[in-house]
Order: sequence, then structure tokens, then C-alpha cells
Amino acid sequence: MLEWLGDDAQSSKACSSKAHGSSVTEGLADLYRSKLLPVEKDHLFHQFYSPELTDADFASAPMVLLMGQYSTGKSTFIRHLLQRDYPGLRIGPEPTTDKFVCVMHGDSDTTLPGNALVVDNELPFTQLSHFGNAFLSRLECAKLSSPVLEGLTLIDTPGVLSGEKQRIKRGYEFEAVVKWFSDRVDMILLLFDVSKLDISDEFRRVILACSGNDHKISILLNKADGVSTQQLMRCYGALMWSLGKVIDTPEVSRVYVGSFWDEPLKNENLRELFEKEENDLYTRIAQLPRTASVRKVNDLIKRARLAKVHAILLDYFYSHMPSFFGHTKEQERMITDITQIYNEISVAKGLPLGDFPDPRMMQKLLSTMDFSTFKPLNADNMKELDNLLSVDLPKLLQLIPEEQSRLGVSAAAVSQVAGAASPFAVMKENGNTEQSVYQGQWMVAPNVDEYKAEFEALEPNAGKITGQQARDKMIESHLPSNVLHRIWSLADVDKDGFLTLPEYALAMHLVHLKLEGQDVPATLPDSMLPEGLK
Ligand SMILES: Nc1ncnc2c1ncn2[C@@H]1O[C@H](COP(=O)(O)OP(=O)(O)OP(=O)(O)O)[C@@H](O)[C@H]1O
Ligand SMILES: [Ca+2]
Repeated sequence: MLEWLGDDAQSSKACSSKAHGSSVTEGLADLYRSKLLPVEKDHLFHQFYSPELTDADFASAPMVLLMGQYSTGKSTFIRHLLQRDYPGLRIGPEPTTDKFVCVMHGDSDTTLPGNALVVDNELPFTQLSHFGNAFLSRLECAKLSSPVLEGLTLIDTPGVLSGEKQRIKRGYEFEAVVKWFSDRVDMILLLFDVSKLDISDEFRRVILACSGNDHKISILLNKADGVSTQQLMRCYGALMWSLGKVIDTPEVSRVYVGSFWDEPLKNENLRELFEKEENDLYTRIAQLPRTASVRKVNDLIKRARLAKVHAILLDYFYSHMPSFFGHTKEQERMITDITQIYNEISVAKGLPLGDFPDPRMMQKLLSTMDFSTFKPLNADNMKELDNLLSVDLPKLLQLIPEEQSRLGVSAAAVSQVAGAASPFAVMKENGNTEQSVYQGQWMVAPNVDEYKAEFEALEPNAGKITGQQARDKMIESHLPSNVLHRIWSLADVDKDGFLTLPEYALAMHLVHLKLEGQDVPATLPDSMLPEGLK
């Protein structure tokens, strides 16, 4: 359902893997090492803020972080997006996911425990080792082959429960981990269940941990088919109201309303809206590989500006230490007066106050340090850093549109409908791997005769019914359109946009199987086609 590129699966693979190893990301890694890292090292940047960046931090696929209170449908959403389960996936009405799971592309299905994940230098998770063993035992990587994951990594998270007990039981700082991820991901999806809109204190803290990354937040109002249209409108209002108390400007975040799974809709009234919303969301997600390059450059700009201010700040502390006596006293004075010092430096050097680090955080860290061990500014290194900010990074930003067109990443291709003939004009199927019970044969084969009367009642013309006629009939099942679309793609065997009786029988048989709880097969080998279609 989420096809990265046009029709040609092969070329799409080639392009999407190239997209992360692109010249922009390589250029960024080189610039970081030659022009920013020296300043970071001179002035203990890694002790104050975040560790040294690795090549994997630059080359990694874009990431989407899914968060929500328990049972809001996070894991189900991932299954829906991938059209299959990830290894180790558990779904249920009780709190089920108890780990952070990095769901990423791999040639075969495997899971990797947190300890192994954080020592893999090829992956952008090495810094997570700082959160300690209690966290690592709650971290996992699930690898699987999926076209969606070729351009994207998904982070499933444990549902947020309310209550102090859960906090203590965890043994690691949930919010700090969320902050780490939210700084690095490209999109944060906050899931809500229409029937449980209250935001617990715990979840509020988790959302607050994302602050500074508010622009990455999208909201997903899930299970929306479970209420009437009128109730839904009320829910929407109530959600914005409660979010307004947590996020500064919740109206800026896009809210996607729908029911993100493959089951029949409980309320048909809003089918069209849900389809459009789902389509919009998937188009947004499909565009992430493209926007990720811009995000990476912007993140580096942010980091470089902070490193500059930080270097000047530490140089100030160093040069204001008395030469002989009164070290401790002077140091304490500077820590107390830190905001005044910020102002002084801001004016003297023309640096915006917004670039300065949180003064309380600085006061805490500085209180354990000896200012006389800091280094004065290295003029050459600072010149390189200024050059990075004023010349190199802006130049790199300009390169991005060109690179994107070369890679051929086209948003239009993503939301393109599969074969104009499909009356379920939603999304493309994704050619996923066969995970179902079929394995090339029916348990109960479709019986064409059974559907004859039904088919005749639709008044076929020259032995065929139109896509529209089939649509009206198939929609009676209340199945969501993406499922009906997949069924249609399998049943319209000759792809002429019409259904003959055997094709119709095949379609309705698949509809009935789906309603009985079986998955729609990914492909139908000839041996599974009814008589008359082989
Ligand atoms: N769109 C939907 N409409 C109705 N029910 C749904 C929908 N999506 C998921 N569910 C049901 O909600 C329950 C919770 O789903 P799921 O386990 O995916 O949630 P979760 O957010 O991952 O939960 P946890 O935080 O506990 O891991 C399951 O019983 C699932 O079948
Ligand atoms: Ca889950």
C-alpha cells in the first residue's frame, strides 16, 4: 500500500537504498568530521550535550516514532502499514508491547536484542547504550523484508500507562529515551483512541519530552469508525482541547482521523473521509526519505550553532578565571550569574540568545567542573566552523532538490493508484512477502456456481460487470478500501477493469474469507484461479 516509487519495483529498490547513502549525507558526514568535530572536541561538547555523531547517524533511513497510551493501536498500525507482522509482534487489548522495537529492513526475519543492537556501528542506535542495561533489556530490533522498510525505519514503543508504579518498575528513564528518539526521528505519530481521549499525567510528560520537536508531531485519531459522526466531531474538539494544555500550538499539528487496520468499518458514513486521511498520511510518510536530507542538514546547522555558542561560553569562563587566588569563588559567581553572562556574550558577539543552552542545565553541569581546565578558542577551528555555517551547509541545502530529482523520488508516484482500472482508488499494493496460511492453495476453493445468481442480479453486460457495479457490491462487506483494493487486484485477472463471473466469484470468495478472519493472499498462483480463468 505504500509504494516508494513508480511501477518498477527493481528500480525503486535501487533508488531508495541509494537515497540514504546519497552525496548529501556523505557530504554532511565529511563536513561534520572536518569542521565541527574539532570544535566539539576542544570544548567538551560531548560531555555537555550529545556524543560524537557516527557515520550511521548521517546515513540512516528516516525514522517514524509511534507513541500513545496503551492499546491505542500502535502495533496494529505498523502491521497495517507493512501489510504483515514484524517478528516478535504482539497485539492485544491489554498492555502488550513492553519494549522499544526498531522495526527495520532485513533480508530475513530476525530479532536482535538491545545489547547487540547498540554495538552495531552500521546502525544509528549506538548512543542508546548510555541509558544502561535496564533500558537495553527493553530494547529490540525486528528485521524483516518489506518494501516499505527499504526507505523507512519504524519505532514501536511500549504503551504509556498511568501511575507512579509503572515509572518505578521500568528502571530506566522513559522520557529521556523518548527525548533521544524524538531528537532523531523524522516524524512522531501520537496515537489516540476515540473512546479514551484523556491524557494521563504520564503521557503528558512523554509529550513534553518531545518539545523542541513539535513540528515533527502528527496526531492519529484512531478507531474513529467506532463512534457516530457527531460523536467524532466532539472527540476531535475534546482532543484539541486536552492537547492544547500540553503542546503549545496543537492546531498546527496535522490530525489524521481514521481506523488504521484491515477490519470492516463499524460505521460506513465516513468511509471516504477515512480513505482520504489514510492516503494523506501515507503520502506524508512516503515523502520522508526526501525530506530527511533537509532535516539532517538542519539538525547539523542547529548543532553547529550550539557548538559555536558553547565554545565561546567556555572560553569566557576560562579567560575570566583569576590567575592566582579565588578560583572557587569566581567560578561560583559565574555559575550564579550565568544568564547575565549569556546576555553579555550575546551582545558582544552578536549571537542570538535563542542559540544558548538551557541555563539551568548548564549550571548543574558546570558545578562539577574546573573552569581552569577549559581551553581557549582555537582561531583556526572557529574559522572553519564559521565557514561551515555560512558557506558549506547553505551550499549543501541547495544541492538537495537536484539530488532528489536525480534519485527520482516522486511523491506523486507514491500515492498513485494501482492500475487506473481499480475502482478502489486508494493505494498501491506492495508486493509483500507471503505470510499467510495459503501457501499456494485454497483450504476452500471458490465455487463459481454459488455466485451465479448474485452475479446475474447485477445485470452484467456481455458477461461482465463494471468496476462501479463491483464496488457497490463489495463495499457492502464494510471492509476498508485498501483491503478491497487488494482483493480487486487479485480478482480482475486480465486487468480490463471489469469482472466476469469467475472473476466475480473469486472476488466475493476473498471478501468472505477476509470477513471470516483470514488474510488476503499476496498473490494468486494459476493453480488457485477458478475454472475459466486458468
Ligand atoms: N483501528 C482499530 N479499530 C478498533 N480496534 C483496534 C484498531 N486497531 C487496533 N485495535 C485493537 O486495539 C487493541 C490494541 O491494539 P495494539 O496492541 O495494536 O495497540 P498498542 O497501542 O500497540 O498497545 P500497547 O501499547 O499495549 O502495545 C487490540 O485489541 C487491537 O485489535
Ligand atoms: Ca503495541
